[in-house]
Amino acid sequence: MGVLNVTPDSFSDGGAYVDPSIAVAYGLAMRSAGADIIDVGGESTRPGSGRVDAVTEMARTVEVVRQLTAAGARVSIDTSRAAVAEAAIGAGADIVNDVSGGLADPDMLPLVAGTGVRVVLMHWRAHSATMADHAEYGDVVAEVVDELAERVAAAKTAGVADDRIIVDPGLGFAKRAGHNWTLSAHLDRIKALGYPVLFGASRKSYLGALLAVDGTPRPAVERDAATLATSMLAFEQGVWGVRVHQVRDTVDALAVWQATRRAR
Ligand SMILES: Nc1nc2ncc(COP(=O)(O)O)nc2c(=O)[nH]1
Repeated sequence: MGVLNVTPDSFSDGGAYVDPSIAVAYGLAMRSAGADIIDVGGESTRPGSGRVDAVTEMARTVEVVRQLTAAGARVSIDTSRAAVAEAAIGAGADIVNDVSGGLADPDMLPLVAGTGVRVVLMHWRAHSATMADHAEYGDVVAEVVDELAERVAAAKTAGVADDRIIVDPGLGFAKRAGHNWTLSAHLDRIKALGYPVLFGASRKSYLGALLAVDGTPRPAVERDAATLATSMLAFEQGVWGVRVHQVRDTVDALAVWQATRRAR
């Protein structure tokens, strides 16, 4: 899953793809590099960021979705708003990637059920502006699994079919670095929920902290090698997909992992 943030302020590539034609060209380049899905997002979710209104989010994403799907790309819409998801589905998106797992907008899960698209239910506790206040866990894996199970139950109650659901531990969302490492090491327990697992570590701040020198975190755009390592470890644990900025290298690493698995 290739990340296409059409936002002026996303943490690692903010502003690069705000122009729709540039965004579409970049999305198609990720597809050519081997991305199976292009994840289009119009609202930054970086820690501390405020919200944008639905009209702005729609204006940033829907036309990009339309042009990408018209060119044959498979597109997910990264939104927590049902209205934005509905417009993106109308433009050809067939996956809703809801970082809030349906919590932010009560209309989201009924929309997903009614349209029959797939939905990524990510573990989330609050909007980015306040999510740092919710990063308290006893057993982070057990609590993330339990809270994801609640979101799955809510989706099924809303009428979402089992085979439409993908789950995601939500690295960096109401989680500190230690929580991210623990979750990354126990993806098998997320998988035990019985749904495909999407894993999103790409360029996140816990990787920057790991690679810090004299207290200065590694810049976001210099975290792709570390991201690649997290992807390989995620493949080993049987994830359904990885959500990354650097697609080509990830596809190469996946090929190595698959060739090695075949040789076992
Ligand atoms: N399913 C899913 N969606 C996401 N969307 C945005 C971000 C934030 O990262 P970005 O600013 O690089 O998009 N992370 C995730 C994630 O981990 N999982």
